[in-house]
Amino acid sequence: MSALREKKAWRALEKHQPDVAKHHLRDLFADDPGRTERYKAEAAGWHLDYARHRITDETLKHLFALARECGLEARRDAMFAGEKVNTTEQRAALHVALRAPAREVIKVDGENVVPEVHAVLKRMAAFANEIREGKWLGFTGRPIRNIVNVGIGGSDLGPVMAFEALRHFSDRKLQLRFVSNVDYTDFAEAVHDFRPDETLFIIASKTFTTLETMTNAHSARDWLMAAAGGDKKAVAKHFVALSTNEKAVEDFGISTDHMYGFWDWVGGRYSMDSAIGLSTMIAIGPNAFRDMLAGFHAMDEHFRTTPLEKNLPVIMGLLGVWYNDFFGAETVAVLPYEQYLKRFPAYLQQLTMESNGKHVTVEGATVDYNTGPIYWGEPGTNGQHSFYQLIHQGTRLIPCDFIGFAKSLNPYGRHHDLLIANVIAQAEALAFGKTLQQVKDEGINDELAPHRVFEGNRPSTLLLTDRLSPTALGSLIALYEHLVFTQATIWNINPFDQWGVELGKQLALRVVDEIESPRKSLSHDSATNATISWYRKARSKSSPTLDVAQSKPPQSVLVLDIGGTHVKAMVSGNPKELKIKSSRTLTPETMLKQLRPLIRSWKYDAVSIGYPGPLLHECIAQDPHNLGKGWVGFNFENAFGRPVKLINDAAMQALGSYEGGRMLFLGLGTGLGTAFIVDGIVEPMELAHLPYKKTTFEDYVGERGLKRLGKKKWQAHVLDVIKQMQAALEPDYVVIGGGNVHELDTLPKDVRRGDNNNAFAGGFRLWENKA
Ligand SMILES: O=P(O)(O)OC[C@H]1O[C@](O)(CO)[C@@H](O)[C@@H]1O
Repeated sequence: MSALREKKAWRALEKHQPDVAKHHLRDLFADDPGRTERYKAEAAGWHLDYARHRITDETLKHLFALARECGLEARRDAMFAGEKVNTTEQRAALHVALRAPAREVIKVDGENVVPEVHAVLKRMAAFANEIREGKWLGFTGRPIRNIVNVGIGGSDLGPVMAFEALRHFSDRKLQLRFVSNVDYTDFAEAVHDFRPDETLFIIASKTFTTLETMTNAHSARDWLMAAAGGDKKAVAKHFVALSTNEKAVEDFGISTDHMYGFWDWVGGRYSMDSAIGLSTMIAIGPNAFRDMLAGFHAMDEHFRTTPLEKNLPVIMGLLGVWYNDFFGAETVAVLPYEQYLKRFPAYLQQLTMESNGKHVTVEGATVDYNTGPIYWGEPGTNGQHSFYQLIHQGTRLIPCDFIGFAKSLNPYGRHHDLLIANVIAQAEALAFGKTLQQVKDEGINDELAPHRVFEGNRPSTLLLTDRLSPTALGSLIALYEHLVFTQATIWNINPFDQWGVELGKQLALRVVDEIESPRKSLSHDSATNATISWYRKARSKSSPTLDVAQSKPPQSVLVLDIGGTHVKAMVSGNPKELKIKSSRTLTPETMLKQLRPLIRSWKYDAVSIGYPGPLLHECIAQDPHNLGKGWVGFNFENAFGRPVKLINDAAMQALGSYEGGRMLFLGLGTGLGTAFIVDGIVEPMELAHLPYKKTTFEDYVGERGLKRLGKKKWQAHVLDVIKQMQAALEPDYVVIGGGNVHELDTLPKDVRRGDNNNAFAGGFRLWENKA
């Protein structure tokens, strides 16, 4: 049995629990009306009402005893003193230093960190003011008006939550958006209506190595470079970094003049009041940011100095332990009755669950009790019309934290009274419910009555304050930070590491490598192998869903005709053809690298690609004979960010040349392309490598054959090949295309020359509804 379960107070709580569990909150209130007065506390302007909990004085006595037995006060003091309480990473956890007044001294490894904190805040304030005053200019000289914070986890959730929470105090001339997901959609939607020359990217990453953030940061830089004509100097005007990793920031191309640092003793989820809060400071201004820090500090001081019995984070933390470990409650619902706090539950999920989702003690022993519960929630009153039913009448015990404000930031009519009436009513209904007798007394018939019964006895906390302000937000966050710490101390776990997110990250890197190198053999379990195989295949196919969504043909199509000598490109509505050279080493990446700058100004919403090799189910089945490697499995849709149809190059030219009936198409180019169309159905064929004479058809009639045999003999072989194919396939007519069609002096009956531009016509046709 673990040391925790052996503790005197833990055992006393176990023994005491049935005595409490058998009582309904109705009885507890009836027997002890004075509990309302006793079960409340105040801190930093917040009023905590915890009377509606399934507790008695005795419960509280044991809970506070447990906190003392677990050494809460000593561990708290160790944290505030800068000791390395994050034992698995050998670091201090000193987020409290981020909001310490300048006069305070907090040492890490013997050095006072408070002056550094204030120096960074000062630099941040100067920068924030430049942006807010329109003095920070983009690469065309226009002022910055759009701010995009690129980060994830603690480098995103805190900033987003704070921006939403304090939007009322923000400068409305500025647009703030947040990009976190590695899904490119997040980035694309964030910037879709922004001018690059008015947009500042804040790359927020403690480590500056996080895959999602760095991928988004590179895409942001590409987006800017495309608009700035590749002028690298623009980066300095449009990128700043928030990080602890100077080298990685410089390697990315951001000078340390534009970097705002913090320290390894600030955990990601405890960092929103560090440099990571730069977006918040730009939005609300340095003064309001300082108010927020003051709010944090007020709660820190309360936690540090107030006796446990009156200490808000301690009381709330212990109540959480009570339900989690003695009532088997698995979740906590956080229900802010304030629209501006809509992202607060999401923020709290990382703070609580990344901190206390641990299965071993500080010493590494597996725990035999439950640790961190699941946090979730939505702003009221919206949640009332979705999941509250389960809280009221379901079979699970879900303690609720209600957060409310006496005043609205947008007062109008009865709105706010109605909002607050709902919080109060919910807490009442949860605690006291409605008995069968009460239901019947209301005249409800026996059949319906059980459905209308509310058991009640559901605990809830009310956290109330005057109004949502930067200060109130700061102290609310600090309250939950210290609640998490209190619980971690009871459970004897380390709330400051997050090894649990590592394995998935490592495996993802391995899987992405396997996805992008489709010839690599797979050595995972059979389920993982099967999913990777499915994705490898599916990713390079054009999407039927996209096609269906495009029930209207796209307005404009880019066609690429990839050949052994050239890659040609054309966009519909513009007869200009563009060419780049291809070679035996051309890969999709090198092709796109050359093409991108040339077609940057072209507008198109779909792409057709004529590919010089075999396809299977519209996927590239084999690398081309005459080009480089890496074509199989290459995701062209991702590369273009648009739907892509792949077709064999000969088939594409054939489609452009088709005039009905049975048509055989032969493309005489570097190789020999072949396709057959019957009644509009295109059947690409790989006849080129079938045996002919001493080698293959292609060896005689392709470019190599022309060079080796000379024009005369080559012509004779071409005519022979046409004859053989006519005999075998019985087409109504044959179209000869490809670059070398001009080397043919005469053509037999039912054979005509195709026009090379028909490749483009075929590519455009692919997107017509009937194609
Ligand atoms: O700020 P970084 O280093 O990019 O990390 C982002 C997030 O990733 C994690 O390390 C793991 O999810 C979080 O703790 C952190 O907030």
